[in-house]
Amino acid sequence: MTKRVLISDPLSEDGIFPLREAEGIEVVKKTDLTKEQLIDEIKDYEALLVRSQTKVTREIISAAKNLKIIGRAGVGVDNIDLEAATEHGVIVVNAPDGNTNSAAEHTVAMLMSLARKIPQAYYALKHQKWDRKTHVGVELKGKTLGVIGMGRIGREVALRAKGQRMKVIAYDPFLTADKAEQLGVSEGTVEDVIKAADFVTLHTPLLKETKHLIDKDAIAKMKDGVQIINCARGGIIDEDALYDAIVEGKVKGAALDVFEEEPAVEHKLLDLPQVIATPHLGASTVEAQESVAIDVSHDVVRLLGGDLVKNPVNMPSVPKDIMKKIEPFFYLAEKLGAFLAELREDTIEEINVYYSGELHDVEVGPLTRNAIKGLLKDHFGDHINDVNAAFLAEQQGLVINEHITSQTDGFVNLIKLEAKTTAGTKAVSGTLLKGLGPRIVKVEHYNVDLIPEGHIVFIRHKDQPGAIGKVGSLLAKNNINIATMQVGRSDVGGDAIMLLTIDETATDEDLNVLTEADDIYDVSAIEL
Ligand SMILES: NC(=O)c1ccc[n+]([C@@H]2O[C@H](COP(=O)([O-])OP(=O)(O)OC[C@H]3O[C@@H](n4cnc5c(N)ncnc54)[C@H](O)[C@@H]3O)[C@@H](O)[C@H]2O)c1
Ligand SMILES: O=C(O)CC[C@@H](O)C(=O)O
Repeated sequence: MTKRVLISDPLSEDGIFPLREAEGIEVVKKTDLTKEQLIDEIKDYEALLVRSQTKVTREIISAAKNLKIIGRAGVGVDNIDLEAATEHGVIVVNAPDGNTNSAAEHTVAMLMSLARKIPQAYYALKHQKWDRKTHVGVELKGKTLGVIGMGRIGREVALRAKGQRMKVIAYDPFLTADKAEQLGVSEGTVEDVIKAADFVTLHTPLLKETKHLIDKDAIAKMKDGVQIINCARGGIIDEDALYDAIVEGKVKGAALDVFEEEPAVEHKLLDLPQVIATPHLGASTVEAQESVAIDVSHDVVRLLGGDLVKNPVNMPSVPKDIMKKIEPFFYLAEKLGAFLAELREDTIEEINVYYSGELHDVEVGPLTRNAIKGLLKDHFGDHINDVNAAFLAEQQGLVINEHITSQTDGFVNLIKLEAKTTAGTKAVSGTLLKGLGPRIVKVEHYNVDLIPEGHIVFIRHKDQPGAIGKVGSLLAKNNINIATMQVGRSDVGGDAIMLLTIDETATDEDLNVLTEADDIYDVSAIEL
């Protein structure tokens, strides 16, 4: 069936060729939809591609019944409600590298324009004013640039500033002294940076911690005559505080590419001659737009084709080599979850997942998510997927613990899934046999060897002669054919289990016939 992709912001046509070329994908571009129109439109699409204009709100995500993926052609995902996307099982991907160079070059262009007042001089001259006095600038050489946020763009800006023979001091929670030395910059706290800088440039995401990072107090600590550049996100600077500081003369100038509210056409900061500005153009180059559109398009094609995405934002990404190692276990983990869901007798409070053997040194998060998906599938149906499994489990109050153990029970790899309920603990273990596929090898304390698929009947009974024959003949009464049978017991003559696979789904009525026998305690049907 054709899958539909809606592009709701202007994206490079050259960059979306992976979508245009993909089989079974239809691309629709509608870049002037109102919020209400988008809410109405989105229900027919599997994918939505945006830049920064479209605000992908909870309301839009809730209306998007078929949506699987939101692609952000750029870095910042602050225009997408990530929590709502995760809850609805919609994966969000971005294009983290494609516009780094353009954004860094734009920042440097802003820095140089600010230092030499080029936009103001240009504006005056365009208005027939040959004014050489007002537009005297300062050199960058020998000045200190303070960089807050030394990620992809911050680092590129720092390197370029060194090319202008500036000194660079930077802060980033992940910037170590060694790394700073390698990059040829000094490092310090936010306070050290803003106190030392002649120019401060911001390159963090907009987060709770960075909202109004540059406020009245921070500005008060800066040098008199400091100049500030923001090509990251509007909310990082408290715009009222910046306005006051410029009017008071504390801040000599500011270069802004981004604003708290965009579009920002009637903004008081734009009335100040000390402020130069661009309308969020950091990533607006032919190269960057093509590159980010290619990156997100590839991820959309991957996801809609059932493959793993490269740049997920709302779930951890796993390196390719590790993914190759763990992917074959996804099916087993999900089936163990589904089996355990049938085994439990009460509400699950805690899940413990034990990994051992070959799985002792890999990233097991994706396996746990698959196990939870299987476990909660009955409850949530198709709504549960890899993206929202952990979230939905948490919402149900489930505590999930992962353990890496050395207990392999003699298998090369082993996953044991254990559910703690008020009625006790139940567990099921499985392995992946080379060349043979997945097997359930233990149910509670009984050793078994079961291919985890198809229609299964789980029977608890007393171990005694004739039990197997009795089950066979009772089921035959309802025309139920047994394909395979597994038995397990604790002691001779004690409690035992039977795991039958049958050719077709059996109803409760069909199986009730088994409970006629005194020595059969419990029967349940498990669909895997
Ligand atoms: N103007 C534009 O058109 C444009 C274009 C691209 C990116 N951006 C924006 O630029 C910013 C940086 O993008 P990037 O690609 O370099 O992202 P990045 O993730 O590579 O780097 C962000 C850095 O900020 C650091 N950081 C997080 N919290 C911090 C804090 N409290 N203090 C200091 N540092 C902190 C992180 O550790 C990280 O190193 C983002 O806000 C992005 O949305 C804007
Ligand atoms: O889409 C754009 O042009 C802006 C992109 C930029 O803000 C980003 O965060 O990548």
